[in-house]
Amino acid sequence: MNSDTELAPAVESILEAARERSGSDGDVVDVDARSLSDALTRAEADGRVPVIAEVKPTSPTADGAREDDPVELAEAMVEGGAAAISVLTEPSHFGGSPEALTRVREAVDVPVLRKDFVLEEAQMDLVAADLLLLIVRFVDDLEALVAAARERGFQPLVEVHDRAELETALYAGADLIGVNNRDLGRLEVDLETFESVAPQAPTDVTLIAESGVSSPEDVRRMRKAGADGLLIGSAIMDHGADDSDVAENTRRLVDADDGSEEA
Ligand SMILES: O=P(O)(O)OC[C@@H](O)[C@@H](O)c1c[nH]c2ccccc12
Repeated sequence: MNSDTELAPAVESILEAARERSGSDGDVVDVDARSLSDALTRAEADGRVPVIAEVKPTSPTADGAREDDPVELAEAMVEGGAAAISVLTEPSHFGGSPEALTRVREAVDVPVLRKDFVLEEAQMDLVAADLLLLIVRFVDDLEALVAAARERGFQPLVEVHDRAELETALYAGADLIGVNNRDLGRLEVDLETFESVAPQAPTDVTLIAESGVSSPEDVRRMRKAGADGLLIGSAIMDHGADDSDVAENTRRLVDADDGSEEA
């Protein structure tokens, strides 16, 4: 663990569960990954804000849970213009599963990120995905995990929350970095996090603004601060409203750059 500061109780409990989950006893996965960078470029080329839309049935900070089929959710997100999909595979706090990811990846043709708390190499082999999240704060040997992820064909998305963690990520050779606006100590969101960390990153790094983006205005704010892509879950899932239109929720954020919301 890389930080002495305290974690929110919910996060402690997530980590405890993650430590208990063993890896796969099966084979080492070997992925032929769909390129995120190509997907972001394609989105830009047709005037879509590059959004990684997240299938997140629930979370410790969500207002409720959605029971919808993950495949239907992911298809609606792609229909709404999402450049890529993120699928929570964490079972005990986010309602996710590796099976959901596999089914989503079969159903859509955009890159799919595995969103979980992967702490050790063997846990990577649970399920194939195009991208794999690694959270700087929670892992002991980031460099080894980045290498292990790449050996399997994953594109590692390395998550940071401050400048010191950004340095750690860069030192470990990360070229795809997510800045999480949510503070894992208090679980509060502050979009200034991305604004303060982004300028410290070299220009050849692909930067993703994660968490707390809820309106077209937030999208424009993160883009202005240098986000090459945005990872958005709650605003698209809209947990409080079961019948909320996920394709439409995605589209209003994907279309944010052309000012169409302003009217
Ligand atoms: O629902 P939001 O605020 O749009 O956030 C999405 C994503 O950034 C968030 O789910 C997340 C970011 N890093 C994580 C690590 C684990 C679990 C979840 C996350």
